[in-house]
Amino acid sequence: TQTTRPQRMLAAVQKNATRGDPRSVVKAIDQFCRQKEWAMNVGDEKGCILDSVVTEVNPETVLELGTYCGYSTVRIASLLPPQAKLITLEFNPGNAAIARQVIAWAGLEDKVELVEGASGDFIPKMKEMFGIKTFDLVFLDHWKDRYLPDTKLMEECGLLRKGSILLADNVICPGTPDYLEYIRNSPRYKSQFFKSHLEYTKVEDGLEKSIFLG
Ligand SMILES: Cc1cc(-c2n[nH]c(CCNC(=O)c3cc(-c4ccc(F)cc4)cc(O)c3O)n2)ccn1
Ligand SMILES: [Mg+2]
Repeated sequence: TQTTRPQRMLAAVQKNATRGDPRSVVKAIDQFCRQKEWAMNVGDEKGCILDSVVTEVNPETVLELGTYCGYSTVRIASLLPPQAKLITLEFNPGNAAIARQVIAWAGLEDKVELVEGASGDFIPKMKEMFGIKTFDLVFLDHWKDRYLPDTKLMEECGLLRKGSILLADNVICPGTPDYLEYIRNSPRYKSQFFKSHLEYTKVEDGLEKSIFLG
C-alpha cells in the first residue's frame, strides 16, 4: 500500500542521517525535499534565520506551534542549553508519529515534549500540563489563520512575559495578514521582518520576529 510523504521523508532520514547527529538529520531532510519531494519544513534558508534567533534568545522554554515532521523541532532543540524544554504541538496524528521518530533519530527526545492536538485546546493547559510559567520563545508555524487568535490566547493565559520572542513562519506565503496587521500595529510588540523565500523555492516569504513588551 502507498506510503505517505512524511513516511518517505523519515525513510530518507534513517537511510542518510547518523543517529544522534541533528545536523545530519536536517541535511537529509533538506536533500530529500530539494531532490525528491517538496514538503512544508521551514527549510534551510529560513532555518538559518531561525537558528540565529534561537542562538540569540538562548531560551529555557520554547513553544513550537506546528511540528509537521520535526525538522524545525530538531533545528531548535539542537541549539538549546542543557536543561531547556521545547514543547511542540502537532494536529495530525500521522505527522506526529513521524516527527517522534525524526526527533528520536536526532537523539533529542529528552529536550522535546510533542503534544498531539489543536493549539486552541492546549495553550490554556500549558501551565498545568508542563509546569511552564512563561515561554521565552514561541515559533508559530501552524495553521496560518490561527496565528492571531493563538497569540491573543497566549497573552490572555499569561504565557508571555516582558521580552518573550514570537517568531512566525510564512507571514508572506501562505500569508498571515491579520496576524501581521495586529502585531505590527500593537504597542505591546516591537516587530522585525526577515525577508526570505518559501522553503525549497524562489517564492517570496519571510519570518516576523516580535518582542512582547509586556
Ligand atoms: C490548529 C493547530 C494546527 C497545528 C499544525 N500542525 N501542523 C501544522 C502545519 C501547518 N503549516 C502549514 O500549513 C504550512 C504550509 C505551507 C505551504 C503549503 C502549500 C503551499 F502551496 C505553500 C506553502 C508552508 C509552510 O511553511 C507551512 O508551515 N499545523 C498544530 C496545532 N494546532
Ligand atoms: Mg511553515
